[in-house]
Amino acid sequence: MASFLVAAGLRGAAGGPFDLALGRGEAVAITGPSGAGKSVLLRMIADLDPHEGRVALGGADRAAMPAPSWRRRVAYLPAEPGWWHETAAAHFPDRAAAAEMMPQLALAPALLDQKIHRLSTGERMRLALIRTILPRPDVLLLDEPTGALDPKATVLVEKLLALRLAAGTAIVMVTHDEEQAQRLGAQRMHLEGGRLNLA
Ligand SMILES: Nc1ncnc2c1ncn2[C@@H]1O[C@H](COP(=O)(O)OP(=O)(O)OP(=O)(O)O)[C@@H](O)[C@H]1O
Repeated sequence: MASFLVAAGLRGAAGGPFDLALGRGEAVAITGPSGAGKSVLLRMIADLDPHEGRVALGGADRAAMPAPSWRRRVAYLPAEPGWWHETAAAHFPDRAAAAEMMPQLALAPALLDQKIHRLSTGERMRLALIRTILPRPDVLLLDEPTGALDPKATVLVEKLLALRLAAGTAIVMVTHDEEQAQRLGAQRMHLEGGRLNLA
C-alpha cells in the first residue's frame, strides 16, 4: 500500500534516526522497555517534542503545514491525558456525538456530567480516546490506550480502533501487549537503545 504517514530520519530525545511508513488503514504497534523513548517518538511525530527529520502526510510535508492543521489531522493521545474543565462534558464541543459513542466503550452518557476527578482512571482514558477520535483525524498516535483498562473494556477499545482502521485511519500505538498488536493486525516494531526495528 502507498505510504500515507511517513517519518524519515527523526532524531530527538528518544534517539534515532527513526524511520516509519504506513498506509491508510494500517497500524503499527511499538513495544519497548520503560524509558526507551516510545512516548517521545509519538510526540515527535505529533510535533510536540523537539527533533530533527521529516514527517509527511499524504505527500505533504508537515513543515509546510500550519501546526494547528497538522494536529487536527494527526492526533496524539498521551498515556495520561490532560483535563482542563471541571466536567467531562465541557471537553466535548459536540456533546451529542460524544454521548452517542460512549456506549460503544461501555460508558454511560450520564458520566459526561460527572466531575473529571470523580471518574475512574479507565473511564477518563476511554473518554480521552473518544475526545481524540471524534474529530476524525487521519492518523491516531495512541500511547498505551488500554493500559488502564480491564480485558472487557480493552476488547471494546480494540473494536473501535478496528472500525477506524477500516475507515482508513492510520494508527501508531504504543502497547505492552503483543497480542493486542496481533488482534489489530498491526505491524510490530520494537524501540530499544535509541533504535526502532521490526519486531
Ligand atoms: N523532552 C525531553 N527531553 C529530554 N528527555 C526527555 C524528554 N521527554 C522525555 N525524555 C526522556 O526520554 C526518555 C524516554 O521517555 P519516554 O516517556 O518516551 O519513555 P517510554 O518508552 O514511553 O517509557 P514508558 O513505557 O515508561 O512510558 C526518558 O528517560 C525521559 O526522561
